[in-house]
Amino acid sequence: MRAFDLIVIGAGSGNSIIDERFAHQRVALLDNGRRFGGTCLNYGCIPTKMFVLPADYLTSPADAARVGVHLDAASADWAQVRDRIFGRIDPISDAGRDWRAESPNVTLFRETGRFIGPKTLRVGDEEITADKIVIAAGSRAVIPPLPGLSAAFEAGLAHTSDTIMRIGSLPPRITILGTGYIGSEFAHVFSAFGSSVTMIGRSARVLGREDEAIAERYTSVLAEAIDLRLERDITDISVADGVVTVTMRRRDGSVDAVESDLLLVATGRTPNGDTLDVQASGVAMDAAGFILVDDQQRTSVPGIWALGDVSSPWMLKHVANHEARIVAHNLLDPQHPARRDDRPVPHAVFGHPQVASVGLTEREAREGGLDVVVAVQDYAGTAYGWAMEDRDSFVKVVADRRTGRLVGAHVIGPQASVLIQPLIQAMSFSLSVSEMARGQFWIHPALTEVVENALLGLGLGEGQ
Ligand SMILES: Cc1cc2nc3c(=O)[nH]c(=O)nc-3n(C[C@H](O)[C@H](O)[C@H](O)COP(=O)(O)OP(=O)(O)OC[C@H]3O[C@@H](n4cnc5c(N)ncnc54)[C@H](O)[C@@H]3O)c2cc1C
Ligand SMILES: NC(=O)c1ccc[n+]([C@@H]2O[C@H](COP(=O)([O-])OP(=O)(O)OC[C@H]3O[C@@H](n4cnc5c(N)ncnc54)[C@H](O)[C@@H]3O)[C@@H](O)[C@H]2O)c1
Repeated sequence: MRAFDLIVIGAGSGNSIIDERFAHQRVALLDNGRRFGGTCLNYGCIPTKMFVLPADYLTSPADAARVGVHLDAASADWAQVRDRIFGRIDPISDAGRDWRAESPNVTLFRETGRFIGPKTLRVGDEEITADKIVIAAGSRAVIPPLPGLSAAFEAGLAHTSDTIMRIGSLPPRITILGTGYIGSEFAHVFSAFGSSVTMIGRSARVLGREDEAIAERYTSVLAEAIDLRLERDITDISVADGVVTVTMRRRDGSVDAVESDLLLVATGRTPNGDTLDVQASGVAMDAAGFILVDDQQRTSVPGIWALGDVSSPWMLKHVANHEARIVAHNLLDPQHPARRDDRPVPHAVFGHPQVASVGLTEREAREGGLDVVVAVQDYAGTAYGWAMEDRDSFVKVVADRRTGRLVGAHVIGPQASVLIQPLIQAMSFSLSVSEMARGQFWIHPALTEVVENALLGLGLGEGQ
């Protein structure tokens, strides 16, 4: 049995904990990922957005045509773009691994750790122990038990987000299962690069957890770009001669099918606590498999903390990073613990168009019993929106009439992930709508005027 001061399981956000403040501690860092550095760097946020940017360029001729500019039909070579992306990311991952392996106080285990007792893990042939343990083991793609899906994986014709970005060539036809974040971002990437994309979903709208107005608009815009098959249950997946056929049933009982060259399974992610035999440590999990933590990121076992996707249903990198900072502080200074606060958690979906959101949807606010006031401002109603000849984009703000403060904000359209930031700031620092709208200059005629006008549209007191 090897003893350490600290064991960190997972080298995604967990890796960032071990900085110079831990130089005097003997640390074991466990990571079983094929590539070092976790999901965001290798399989998630970063490479996906590096594919989204070329996809945005590829769709720009259509935007330019609306304002009378005729760009040549855009094209991109999948293999070249892929190699550039991973030619940049893989060396960062390798350098991070090598640096860790050489850190004098850190022992790096590139293997799976499993609990065999309260503070003891088996890693390969070794048993290791420490008084302090951090579980930062992330999440994995869910593969639903659909008939024929495993055979499609075995034939190399089905992928998850872990492998789809490294495929050898662009599939002429791709079918995406799932209408959430991952499905939406890859629908944009593959259709922009030139694949014929079919997306299959059970519900009536794509991005169904967004505010209804946003999900509805996103669905109608996406339906112009791809073959969207909603309100379908998949009944069978079959493979023959390199072609994968998905058969599905509509709500009225009728059946349809689609053939393609590749399947992308984007049907959600599940936390990895179960694969760690977390039960042997006594750490409690909820019914969905998330490790339960308090606002100091402490699990039910003293001395064991958890952070990121393994314990947070948000499953977002900015949340995991925030939690990692809290855990690092609490490991070093438990007498003065840092706590997670209740700041609103934003997210953005980098599809086409972009979507960004923070706080409550209109429905959630009304169902929560708030006296709600809502404003919707089309980009097309502002000077920059005229310049863009925009048709589809808008900002929707939801405020509590009693407090005069925002409770939610939702944006669909170009730069949504950027435009939302002042609204996140207003909510995080409890700025009132009127202070926010009239307490600062908004640059004219910048696109941010769409945010200003949305706030003014709430009619909660304008000032000068
Ligand atoms: C395709 C995709 C796109 C995404 N895009 C965004 C985005 O744009 N913005 C955003 O905010 N979020 C995005 N996310 C989510 C984001 O990637 C995650 O929220 C974040 O990476 C979680 O970090 P983590 O540290 O909790 O887990 P991870 O980074 O997954 O790290 C966990 C590590 O633990 C290792 N591990 C697991 N079990 C064991 C074990 N038993 N022993 C040893 N090691 C183990 C794993 O191999 C992994 O390396 C995306 C996710 C995906 C899949
Ligand atoms: N831009 C971002 O921040 C970003 C991007 C990608 C991923 N992520 C993170 O990764 C997580 C996972 O993304 P995701 O898109 O896989 O999940 P998701 O939860 O957003 O969407 C899953 C989709 O799969 C469908 N689905 C689930 N089970 C199914 C089944 N058996 N058959 C058919 N459809 C089924 C759901 O109805 C839903 O449409 C996200 O929740 C998010 O936290 C974030």
